[in-house]
Order: sequence, then C-alpha cells, then structure tokens
Amino acid sequence: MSVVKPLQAAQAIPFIKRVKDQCPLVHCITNDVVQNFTANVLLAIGASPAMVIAEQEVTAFVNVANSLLVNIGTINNNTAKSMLLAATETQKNQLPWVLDPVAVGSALIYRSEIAHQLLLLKPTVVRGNASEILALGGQNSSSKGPDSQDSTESALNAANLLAQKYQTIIAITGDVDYVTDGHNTYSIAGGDINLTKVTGTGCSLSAMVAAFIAVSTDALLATASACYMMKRAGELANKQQGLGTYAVSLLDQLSLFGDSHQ
Ligand SMILES: Nc1ncnc2c1ncn2[C@@H]1O[C@H](COP(=O)(O)OP(=O)(O)O)[C@@H](O)[C@H]1O
Ligand SMILES: Cc1ncsc1CCOP(=O)(O)O
Ligand SMILES: [Mg+2]
Repeated sequence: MSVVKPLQAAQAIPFIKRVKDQCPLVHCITNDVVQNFTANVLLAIGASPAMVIAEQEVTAFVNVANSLLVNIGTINNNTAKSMLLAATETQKNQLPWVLDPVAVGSALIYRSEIAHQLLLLKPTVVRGNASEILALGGQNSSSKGPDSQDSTESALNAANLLAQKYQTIIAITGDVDYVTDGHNTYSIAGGDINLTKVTGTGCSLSAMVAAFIAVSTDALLATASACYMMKRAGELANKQQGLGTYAVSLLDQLSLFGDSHQ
C-alpha cells in the first residue's frame, strides 16, 4: 500500500496559476450531457476547450492540442472509433491524456470493453468515482449509472493496483479524493455534497485534470491540484438558492480563483 499524504493548498496554487498563465488547449472527446458545462469549466480556469469528435479530424487535432480528454459517458460506435484513434495517436507521440471511464461495470459491457482497450493505450491519468475505479480493477462495485455508491477508501487498493499495472495515475473522487501513482498518494478532503447533484462536475474535473497535466511535468501533483481546485470551488459556491444557481456559482468560483480567493 502506498503512503497517503494530505495535499496542502500551497502545493496546488502554482499549478492553478500555471493553467491561467499558459491557457492550454484541451481536446475533448466527451459525452453529450456535459459538453457545454465542460467547455465553460475549462474557460473558467483559464484553459481553452475544443470539442473535436469526428474520426476524420481527431488524429490531426491531438497533435495541435496540448492534451486530450476521452470520456465514455454516452459512447457509441462512432465516438468509440474516434476515442481509440485519438488515444492511439497520443500514445504514439507521448502526449498527455486523461481517461474518464463513466459508468463502467455493471450491465454496461460495451463501454467496459472499450475502457479496457483505452487503458492499454496508456492514459496519463484515469479519473473516476469509486464505483468506476473498482469496476475497472475487476472488483465488485455498486454504481447507480454514472454515480458512485462506494466509498473512495474502498477503491484505494484497486487504484494502487491499476496504477502499477498500467503505469498511470488514478484519481478516485468522492467525499475524499485520492490521487495515486501506485507508490505515492495524495488525499484531498472537503468539497460539498452539492457537487454530486449537478451533472458534469466529475466529467469537467477530468477535463480540468487534462488542462493541468498539459502544463506540468509532475502529473501526480498536477492531478491532485485540479482535484483541490474543484473541491474548494464547490465549498465556496452559493448553496442558498438551489442547484441551478449552485452550478453557475461553481463556474464563478472557478473563474475567481487566484483573484479573490484560493
Ligand atoms: N460526498 C462528497 N462530499 C464532498 N465532495 C464530493 C462528494 N462526492 C463527490 N464530491 C466531489 O464532487 C466532484 C465530482 O466527483 P464525483 O461525484 O465522484 O464524480 P462523478 O460525477 O464522476 O461521479 C469532485 O470534486 C469530488 O471531490
Ligand atoms: C448523466 C449522464 N449519463 C451519461 S454521461 C452523464 C453525465 C455524468 O456526469 P458526471 O459523471 O460528471 O456527474
Ligand atoms: Mg456526478
């Protein structure tokens, strides 16, 4: 078992600043539910989003972008082809990329098979909730579609094994986030339960991770820093008016980072 260290805010701040300063272009092949929210989250943190999906375009575009996000949330035959082409090209050229294995496991056999094919293409980071990481590791999980029903602690062992086997970084998000390379692990506490009641926070966090690893050589700390930023913004967002306002306020808080607060 790897050593778990709580991430300090001061460790995350330089990574958050670097994204703002360098404005990385993030190529997103993501699901139909969260396209707009993800683009707005990336803009809020100072990155540039590009949703480029066609199989005729993805190979060229991964070489133009600074990093790639592959999210299988509403996968179909066409998008699966694009995802595999894009990931193959990033692996060939050793470009940073993130896999978000939305809802793997349970009855969803097609996406689970594609997720395993994508894992073999060496994602820099895999970001999922506890149920997804347990399922990816071949362990029992109790998801509810894209939502987790498992604790992040229960997925820590699976995360360590996956990280070692595929030489990747695994970020498990939930009440406490854990980010591990199989040897060193950061924990990030805090956040807010409302983050689970707005669709796309997990998916857009994966896009944030793609932006953070695009501008850093320390992918472990960069990933943990992105997790910190989402949790902190989730704490600061307005919880008095209902979930619609909360979602918009979350964007506000992400965009205000570094100006009025950390
Ligand atoms: N119980 C919780 N308390 C506080 N924050 C949470 C909780 N569950 C999830 N989060 C936060 O919500 C964000 C999305 O994570 P999660 O809900 O696990 O992703 P997904 O949408 O992929 O299931 C992350 O920032 C995570 O830390
Ligand atoms: C509801 C839903 N169904 C397929 S993808 C998706 C979005 C899930 O977003 P998140 O995992 O960030 O909550
Ligand atoms: Mg969610």
